[in-house]
Amino acid sequence: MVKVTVCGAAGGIGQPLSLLLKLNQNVDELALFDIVNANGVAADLSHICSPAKVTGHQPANKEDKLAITSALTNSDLVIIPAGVPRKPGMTRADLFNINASIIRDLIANVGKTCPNAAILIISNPVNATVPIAAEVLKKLGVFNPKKLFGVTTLDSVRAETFLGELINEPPKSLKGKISVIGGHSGDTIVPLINVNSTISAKSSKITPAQYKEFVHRVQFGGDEVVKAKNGAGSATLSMAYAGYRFAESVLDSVAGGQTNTSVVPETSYVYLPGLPNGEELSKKSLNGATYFSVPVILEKGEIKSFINPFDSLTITENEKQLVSVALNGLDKSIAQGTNFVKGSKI
Ligand SMILES: NC(=O)C1=CN([C@@H]2O[C@H](COP(=O)(O)OP(=O)(O)OC[C@H]3O[C@@H](n4cnc5c(N)ncnc54)[C@H](O)[C@@H]3O)[C@@H](O)[C@H]2O)C=CC1
Ligand SMILES: O=C([O-])CC(=O)C(=O)O
Repeated sequence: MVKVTVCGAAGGIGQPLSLLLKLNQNVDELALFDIVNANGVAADLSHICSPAKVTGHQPANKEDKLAITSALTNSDLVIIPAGVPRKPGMTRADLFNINASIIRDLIANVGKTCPNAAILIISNPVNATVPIAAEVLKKLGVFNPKKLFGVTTLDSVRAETFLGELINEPPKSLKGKISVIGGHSGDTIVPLINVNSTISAKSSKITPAQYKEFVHRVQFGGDEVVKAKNGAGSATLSMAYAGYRFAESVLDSVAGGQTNTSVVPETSYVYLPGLPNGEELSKKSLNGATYFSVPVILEKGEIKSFINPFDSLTITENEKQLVSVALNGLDKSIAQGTNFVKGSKI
C-alpha cells in the first residue's frame, strides 16, 4: 500500500503533477492537499480509471488542522509544490518571505504526522527551503537526511534538452551523461558534461561561445519561462514532468526494494553530512557546504549512496570554477534557511 501526498496540489505545478501521479501504477492512494480547490481537483482526477484512490483535503478555515492531518496520515511520499511563484523582475530569493513559513509549517505537520515519509521539496527558493525543512525535522527529532530531497530535476531536464539541441542528439540518450549539480538558482546551478561518455566527441565540437551560452541557458532557464509567461507565473508543466520524473524514481525504488543498478540516478539537493561519505565530499571538495545537489542512488525510498562528481576524472577545470562560484551563493541561502527556523517555534 503506497500513499503519496501532494501539498499545493491545486496549483500550476500541483495539478499536472497530480495527474501524472494518478497514472502511476505503484500508487495506491493519492492525497491532494491545498488551501483552495483541493476537493475539486481530487474529484476531477478521481474519474480517471487508474488504480490510485484520490482524496481531497482542504481546510475549512485557518484553524482547521484535520485536512492536513488526514492528507499526511500514513503517507510514504510527500511532494511539496506549495507557495508562490516568481513574477518578472523577481529572483527566487524574493520568494523567501512568503514561502519560508509555508514550508516550515507544512514540514512541521509532516514531521508530526508521517515522520518516515520521503519528502520532495519543489517550492522555491529550493536552496533555502530544503535547509528549512531539515531544521524543522531536526527540532522535532525526526530528521532522516536520506529521505529529504530538494527537487532539482528540472535543471537536468533542461540540460538534456538544450545540449541535445546543440549536438543534435535525442535528449533521452543524454540522461546520465550530463549531470547538473550544485543548487537550484542562477549560478548555483552547475551542468557537468561527462567527457568520457559517448557524447564527448560531439560535445567537444561545441565552440567555447556555444558552451558558455549552454551553461547560461541551464542556469537561467527559469527566467526564460517567467519572462514568456509575463506575470502569469513560472514553469509549471515542465516542472510537473521533472517533479514526476524524480517522484517516479523514488516510487520505483520503493516498489523494487533493492537498488536497480541499471537505473540512471537522478540528481537531488541533499544534506551531505547525513549521507554515507557526504561529510568527506563536503569538506574535501565543497568548502564545507552542507547542502549540494548530487546524483543519488535510491533504495527502498531513501538514499543509499551518491555519485561523487569529484571522484570521477571527468570534471573539468572550467566546471570546478563554476562549482566555486556556486558555493558562494549556496552559503548565503543555506544560512538564511537555517537561521529562519532557529528563531521559529515549531
Ligand atoms: N524546484 C523547481 O525546479 C521549481 C520550483 N517552482 C516553485 O514551485 C512553487 C509553486 O509554483 P506554482 O505551482 O507555479 O504556483 P501556484 O501559485 O500556481 O500554486 C501554488 C499552490 O500552493 C498552494 N498553497 C499556498 N499556500 C499553501 C499552504 N500553506 N498549504 C498548501 N498549499 C498552499 C496555493 O493555493 C496554490 O494552489 C513556487 O514556489 C515556484 O517557485 C517552480 C518551478 C520549478
Ligand atoms: O524560475 C522559477 O522561478 C521557477 C523555477 O525554479 C524554474 O523554472 O527553474
